[in-house]
Amino acid sequence: MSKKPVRVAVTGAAGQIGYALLFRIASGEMLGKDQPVILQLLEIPDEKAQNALKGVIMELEDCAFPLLAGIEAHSDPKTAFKDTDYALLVGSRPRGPGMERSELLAINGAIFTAQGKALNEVASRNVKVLVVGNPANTNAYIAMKSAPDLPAKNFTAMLRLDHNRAASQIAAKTGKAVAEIEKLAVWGNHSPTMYADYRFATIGGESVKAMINDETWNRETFLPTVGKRGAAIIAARGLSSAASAANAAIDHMRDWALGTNGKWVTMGIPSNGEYGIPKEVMFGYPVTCENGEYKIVEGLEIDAFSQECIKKTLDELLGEQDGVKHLI
Ligand SMILES: NC(=O)C1=CN([C@@H]2O[C@H](COP(=O)(O)OP(=O)(O)OC[C@H]3O[C@@H](n4cnc5c(N)ncnc54)[C@H](O)[C@@H]3O)[C@@H](O)[C@H]2O)C=CC1
Ligand SMILES: O=C([O-])CC(=O)C(=O)O
Repeated sequence: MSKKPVRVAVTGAAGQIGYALLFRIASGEMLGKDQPVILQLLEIPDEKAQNALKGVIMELEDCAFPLLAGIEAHSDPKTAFKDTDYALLVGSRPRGPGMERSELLAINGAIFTAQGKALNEVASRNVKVLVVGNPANTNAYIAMKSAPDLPAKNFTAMLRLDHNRAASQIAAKTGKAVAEIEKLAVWGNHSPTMYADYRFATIGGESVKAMINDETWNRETFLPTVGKRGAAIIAARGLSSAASAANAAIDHMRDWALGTNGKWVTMGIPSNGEYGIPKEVMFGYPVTCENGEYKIVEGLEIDAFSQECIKKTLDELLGEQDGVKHLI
């Protein structure tokens, strides 16, 4: 018997990431090849944006995806999020050359107050929310704080792009396949302060740290390359990363919904005090997922260098949180 369709809301649906994301959701890459979906698409109430959204919908229709059970266009989050089971909050301004993501808070922060409130009012009580719009961690924090009737654990931020970037750099350095890498972690903020940590990582059961055996490469090449990859892409393309961001969003939601079979992935999630991170800080942690729930990998040893890196990214997040008090 075929499954009942689930509702997937996507904001910023006519933007660059939206264009790289929607067709993959509709084809079953996110929630499984047996799971029909209804897309509830949100764009700003602006003629140009709504027209662009119409065009995207025409293309979705023209794909005749067997799993696409319905498509809706919205300009109000209160209708877009009605009964939604999944919400991918992408819609917001991307940064341009020379900007830091945190500079977007003043422009984008308020979007997430309104959208958090709307989710609180009308979404499924089990909605799984992923914030992609930058600065993703603090926007997810704003949305979570604006939705007091929904469980805080339903709100997450996207660190998966950093995770995938780190895996790709390690694969290139070791000459091994990316699929063989296990137990990689990225801690903290989706910003250059994030701490990609391969101390526990293995390839074919062997330690990646021992295989690379080059602490200078870790500190002077690997961490800055992963941390500044978004800026490097903006410098090269003139636009911020879109296909890789959409891919990371698919990975994040798929793993959360369908499980990771024990494999570690990175998600930005509200802390419950794990690893000394204050409660509610939206922090990148290594997690495993099972039965629609994520679980932090606990008990990892944090050495002095890691502690320093985690403190730096935490301090930045606390500063961002402090700066958005007025929005909550
Ligand atoms: N967390 C991550 O790893 C990544 C995050 N991003 C962020 O994702 C966001 C979107 O990026 P792009 O798709 O490239 O931008 P874009 O400018 O191509 O598209 C954004 C779309 O969002 C719409 N929008 C703006 N405000 C909205 C609102 N209140 N409700 C609904 N829609 C709204 C705009 O009309 C536009 O169509 C940016 O903030 C970018 O920085 C980008 C890459 C990676
Ligand atoms: O760097 C940006 O502004 C877009 C982004 O978040 C990324 O590519 O990681």
